[in-house]
Amino acid sequence: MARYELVKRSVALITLTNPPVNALSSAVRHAIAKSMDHALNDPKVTAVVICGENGRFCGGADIREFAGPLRGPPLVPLLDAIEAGEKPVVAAIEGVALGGGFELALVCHYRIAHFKARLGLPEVTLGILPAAGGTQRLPRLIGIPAALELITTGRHISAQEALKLGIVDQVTEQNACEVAVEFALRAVAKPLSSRRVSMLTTPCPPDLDGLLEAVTMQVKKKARGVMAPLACIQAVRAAATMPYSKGIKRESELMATLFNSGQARALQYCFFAQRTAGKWTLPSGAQWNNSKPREIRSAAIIGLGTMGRGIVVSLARVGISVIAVESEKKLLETGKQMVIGMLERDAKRRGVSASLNLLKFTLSLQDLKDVDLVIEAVFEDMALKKRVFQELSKVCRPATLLCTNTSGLDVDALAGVTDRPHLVVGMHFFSPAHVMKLLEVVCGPRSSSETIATAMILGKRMGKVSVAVGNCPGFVGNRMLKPYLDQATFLLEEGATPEQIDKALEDFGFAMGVFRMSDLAGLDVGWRVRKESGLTGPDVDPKNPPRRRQGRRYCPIPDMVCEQGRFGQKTGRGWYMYDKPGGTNAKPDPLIQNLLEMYRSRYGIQPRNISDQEIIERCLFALANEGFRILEDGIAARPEDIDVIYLFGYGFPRHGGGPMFYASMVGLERVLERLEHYHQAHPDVPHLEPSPLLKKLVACGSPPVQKWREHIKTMHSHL
Ligand SMILES: CC/C=C/CC(=O)SCCNC(=O)CCNC(=O)[C@H](O)C(C)(C)COP(=O)(O)OP(=O)(O)OC[C@H]1O[C@@H](n2cnc3c(N)ncnc32)[C@H](O)[C@@H]1OP(=O)(O)O
Repeated sequence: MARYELVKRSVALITLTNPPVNALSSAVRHAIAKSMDHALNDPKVTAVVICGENGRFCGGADIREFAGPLRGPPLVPLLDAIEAGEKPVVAAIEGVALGGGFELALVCHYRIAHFKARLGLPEVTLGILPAAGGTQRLPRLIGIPAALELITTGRHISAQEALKLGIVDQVTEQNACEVAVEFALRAVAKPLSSRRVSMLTTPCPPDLDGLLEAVTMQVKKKARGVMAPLACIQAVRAAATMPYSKGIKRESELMATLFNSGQARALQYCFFAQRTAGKWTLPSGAQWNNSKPREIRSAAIIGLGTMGRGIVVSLARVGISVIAVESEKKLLETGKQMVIGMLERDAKRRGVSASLNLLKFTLSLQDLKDVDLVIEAVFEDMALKKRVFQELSKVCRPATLLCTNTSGLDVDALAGVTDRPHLVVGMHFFSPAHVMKLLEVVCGPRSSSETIATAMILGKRMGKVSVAVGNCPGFVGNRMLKPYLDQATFLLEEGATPEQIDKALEDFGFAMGVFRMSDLAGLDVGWRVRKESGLTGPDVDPKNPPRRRQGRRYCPIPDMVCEQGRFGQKTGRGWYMYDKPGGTNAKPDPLIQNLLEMYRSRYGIQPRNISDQEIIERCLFALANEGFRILEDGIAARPEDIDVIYLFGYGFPRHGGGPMFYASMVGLERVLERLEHYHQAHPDVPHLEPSPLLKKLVACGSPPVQKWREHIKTMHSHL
């Protein structure tokens, strides 16, 4: 867990050896304590260098150990002892120094960083704070404003920024460990007292209270309801106002309030869920680590609408040549100008040059004959998509992968019109595609493992979080959205307003409430889908009761809103009103209020006061209930995948963990009881009827989310 060697006759070299990130597990802490003891007591040793194996200094505490009781030496006294030692200790930082790893570096008397290293205190993203002295030492070293920013955001910084801030003493392009050993030899004769960061006086800004107040406001606005950043601010205040010995106690008290909180559990679950999601597996045994992806050097995008443009940018900025196809000259020219603008702005922001030379724009599908992969992003119309896929089959070389960006249509039906169904897969991007991190990779029953592997890896290369899902209407994300949206509109009928529902969801932590989100996405999209599926429009039988469709409750209010030409932000009117078409500042609209009142009086609905609790329960439990059905149907392989989809695609708050983790945190028994209650009150809403899997899990004693898979007996996995 740590290797001890004597180098250059007098330098003790301690190498952390806990792959893959040299996390500070109990065994590693134990090994460091033993090695330091040895080094400090061996008269031959005049200085110490600490580094990590395989070019990684240390990724921090072992997060997996947080779930169990503390074993091994606690970190704070161990780190204090390193700092207090009488021999100079130098940290050789390669790769990463994060969390406890950064705190370990802070107790070393000198820090040498490789120029590619990244440093940071990301604890706040895990719902905790840097509790091994990080909140007390960093402000002493770099001052309150800079330390506050790093600790409350968890941002990673480059070695160069760390040098500018005064965190590291030297940045090198050579082997950091070798440089550190030479540095340590030179440091032997120098006094250490000024190098002990805990002994420094924190440089304090003149208006400390004003600064802390301003940061508190910022944090509350950005991360509504999240506890950890606020605790971080309090800990930093202690660094400014207390001696180290008292500040470290305050840090520990604050950590105790966070450590076992639901938010910390949720955020740590998200960390692992995100990493688990990439590890897809098929019933055939093919999986992420035994399926070879194809190398993709060139791609084509069909359709330069909002989605197509975002996909072109996502591909070009990672060095893939892209041919973009449109059907009309004017659309092609508009799309081209927009893509170029987007790429130029993106490149400027990242300080690189725009890869415009990788782009080609054409009106002819014939130009696609040599590309490695095509992503179709035309209008959401099955007949049109089928025509495109038939044409691609004729034009593209037999090995070209054919992908569709459909948000919910049958991927296998598209595969069926091609000459290569095994090379067809869904790549469902989220809008705007160059910003949103989620990619649903939709595996049709005939998609080969090589095709799935290629789409998953391509997503990762574009910086996306790729999740493999099965093929069914709406896949995972949009299938679950339906019951969620339905509940929101039923609540409108019963007496709520769009702003009340949005506020409840935003207070819960959603980036946007359901109505603001719908206004942003465009209300006409769903209206078209409802018309096509016969739920509204001229095809509906006039004898059909207005608030029932296909044997279940139906809310026609969204159709009425669209009939007035209110399509959301783009038309300046939707569930809210905006200053102008394309405006983003949502204001409650009295016309919507009137519409709701007229609607309720027309159907004799007596509006009632609806509590925020009911809004949250009905929207979120209906959402999770559909998630349970998706697991039963084998459309998602595990609850973590569903949660990752909702975290990265639908703005579910990370500190809630995602809909499935949230259900487990509330307690499955409680979710079942509330769903039964609401279903009894609304028997014509099948989505409120508890799913068999939820009942089964409750009957099995509500196991933790990581164990649900053991209880899912999927007859026909779609993955
Ligand atoms: C009282 C003391 C309190 C201390 C507080 C802390 O130190 S909390 C921990 C703070 N550290 C972090 O938050 C860092 C978390 N890790 C990362 O950000 C990244 O993993 C990385 C270090 C930047 C490396 O990224 P990369 O993309 O190269 O690899 P992965 O993210 O895929 O990780 C590889 C596997 O390693 C596991 N892992 C990573 N960090 C930790 C950790 N700190 N503890 C436990 N396990 C960790 C990760 O889960 C991957 O494992 P898989 O089995 O492959 O999923």
